[in-house]
Amino acid sequence: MRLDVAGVSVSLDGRPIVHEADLRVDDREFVALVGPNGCGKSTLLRTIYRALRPSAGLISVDGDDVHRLPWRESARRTAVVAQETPAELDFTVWEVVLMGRTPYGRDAAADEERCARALDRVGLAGAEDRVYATLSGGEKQRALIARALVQETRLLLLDEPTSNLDVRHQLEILHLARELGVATLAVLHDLNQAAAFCDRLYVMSSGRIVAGGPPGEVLTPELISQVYGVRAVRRTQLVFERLKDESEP
Ligand SMILES: Nc1ncnc2c1ncn2[C@@H]1O[C@H](COP(=O)(O)OP(=O)(O)OP(=O)(O)O)[C@@H](O)[C@H]1O
Repeated sequence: MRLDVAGVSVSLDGRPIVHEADLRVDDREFVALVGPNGCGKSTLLRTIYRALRPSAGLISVDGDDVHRLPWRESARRTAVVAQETPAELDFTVWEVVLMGRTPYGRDAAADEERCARALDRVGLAGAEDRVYATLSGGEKQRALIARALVQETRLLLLDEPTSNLDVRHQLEILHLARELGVATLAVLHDLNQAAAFCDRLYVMSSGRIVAGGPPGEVLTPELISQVYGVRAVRRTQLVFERLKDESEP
């Protein structure tokens, strides 16, 4: 699996938002997309998952232009955990997860097993019959990841998967995403977290990708000050690590 974004520009209501973006995600890589509010991260991600069309450039998954693939085929290749959308609100957790099987033919028994396994994996076993709207922010995020899991794609797009989560749930979601072992492109806000979890990251500023590479090379104090307008100082600080569950190996 490989995602290639080449020279992609996007305009919204006639206003250019993303300018000639280039990025790639290789098989099994976890890549972060960071940058200040309003720089165009979500717009670029939405273009990759076909909610928007580029005004120029090409986005390909495994060499095929995603905007030319039949919808069903692109849904078999790419799963998305976007920020919460009202579409899911009236459904139970089970129904939301089952939506992940839409691109495939129905096989009730196998789908049931897949959904149960996915819910178990995200720690939501037993919550099947709950109404999605009544879940906490972290539980909703997990349900959406379970839906992405049953979609069985090799590319996962995450738009601020940790927003609104407390520090423990942030770590759990990021660990979970990493452990899936599928190619992942995640819009993240916390630079320390991005640095800790990703193999590579891209930095966006005013609609352009201004840097890309391993976090240790990219996140220099100079770049952070240029892009975010703050001084970055390396200090010893509290580092949060997930506590292992007794049941985990
Ligand atoms: N429908 C729209 N029409 C015109 N401009 C829009 C539209 N939607 C978003 N924008 C603008 O596009 C720019 C980029 O927005 P986008 O949501 O992609 O940024 P972002 O980097 O994801 O921001 P954040 O970190 O705040 O989520 C912003 O200036 C936003 O106001």
